[in-house]
Amino acid sequence: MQPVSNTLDRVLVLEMVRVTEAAAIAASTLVGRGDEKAADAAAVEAMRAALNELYMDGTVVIGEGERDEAPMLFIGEKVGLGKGPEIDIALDPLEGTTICATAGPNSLAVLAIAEKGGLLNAPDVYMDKIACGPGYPAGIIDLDKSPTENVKAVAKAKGVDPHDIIVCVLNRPRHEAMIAELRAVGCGVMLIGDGDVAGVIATSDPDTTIDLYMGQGGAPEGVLAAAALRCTGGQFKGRLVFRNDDERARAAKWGVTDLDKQYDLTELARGDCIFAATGVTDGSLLAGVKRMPGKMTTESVVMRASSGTVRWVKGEHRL
Ligand SMILES: O=P(O)(O)OC[C@H]1O[C@](O)(COP(=O)(O)O)[C@@H](O)[C@@H]1O
Ligand SMILES: [Mn+2]
Repeated sequence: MQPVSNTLDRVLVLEMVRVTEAAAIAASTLVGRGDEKAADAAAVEAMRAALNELYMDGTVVIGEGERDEAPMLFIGEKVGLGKGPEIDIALDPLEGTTICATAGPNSLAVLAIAEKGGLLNAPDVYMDKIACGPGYPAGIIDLDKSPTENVKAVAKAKGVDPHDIIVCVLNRPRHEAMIAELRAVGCGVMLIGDGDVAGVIATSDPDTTIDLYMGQGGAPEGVLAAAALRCTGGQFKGRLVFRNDDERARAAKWGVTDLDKQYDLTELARGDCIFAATGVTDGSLLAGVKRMPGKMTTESVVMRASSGTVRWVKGEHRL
């Protein structure tokens, strides 16, 4: 176990849940309304207001975009009361905007915090990701190995046939070849429309039956999911994917110099970190916000890397 950090101690773990709850509740009024932008804006505004009540000197390192393209929670924005511990924050107030707009599964309000410098300042590009849950030998998954090799390694360690392995993949044309290869190995491919933070975390939850997550998704979501897997004991590897010179230039701006690097969990989220999420819509990880006469209910999870504690928090909020 790693040493427990005093810095994060001073930012109450459960305060993080209030922040994700506030964002999820705000977005929930717009579930199924077909308006991604409005739902995202509501979540952003509520998350920012909740963060600004906390005793900390916080900096958004992964947020809604660069200062000139995002009015709130942009990268570099200072949040909190400006006093107290220096904290870096990665956030996605509404992870799965399309899911929320179409009332699909697994949209979340998410954040991760670490001591200053603890989170990779990932530019908003794609990331190649592979993840598995806890209990496997270190280094069992590797982006330099083929999907077939990774499935076979995990199947062997689990003591099952590759046919018994289930891999979660974002349903995108860019994954066609990988999906075909996985099906040729014989494993089950669970295709999701959006929401790879939940997809990656699902590997840590035996109830989902998902053994592996593979494929390209957002790099910011990769850092958030890595922070969660640091807490659950799962494994994750990520490599940034640059499609053009503009994206490569953006990487340099955030201090990323080795463009081909395969990042391990601890290079994406270093030291002690806390991950929190609240469900906006129902999903494998969390139930969504439910509105009923006189009250609302929320379901959240908050985890901490240094202790490996995972807390499930059910909230009842009177209207
Ligand atoms: O839709 P793309 O471009 O394939 O990007 C994949 C990314 O989009 C998501 O599905 C949803 O992202 P948003 O939160 O921006 O709506 C992520 O979970 C995933 O990492
Ligand atoms: Mn997102």
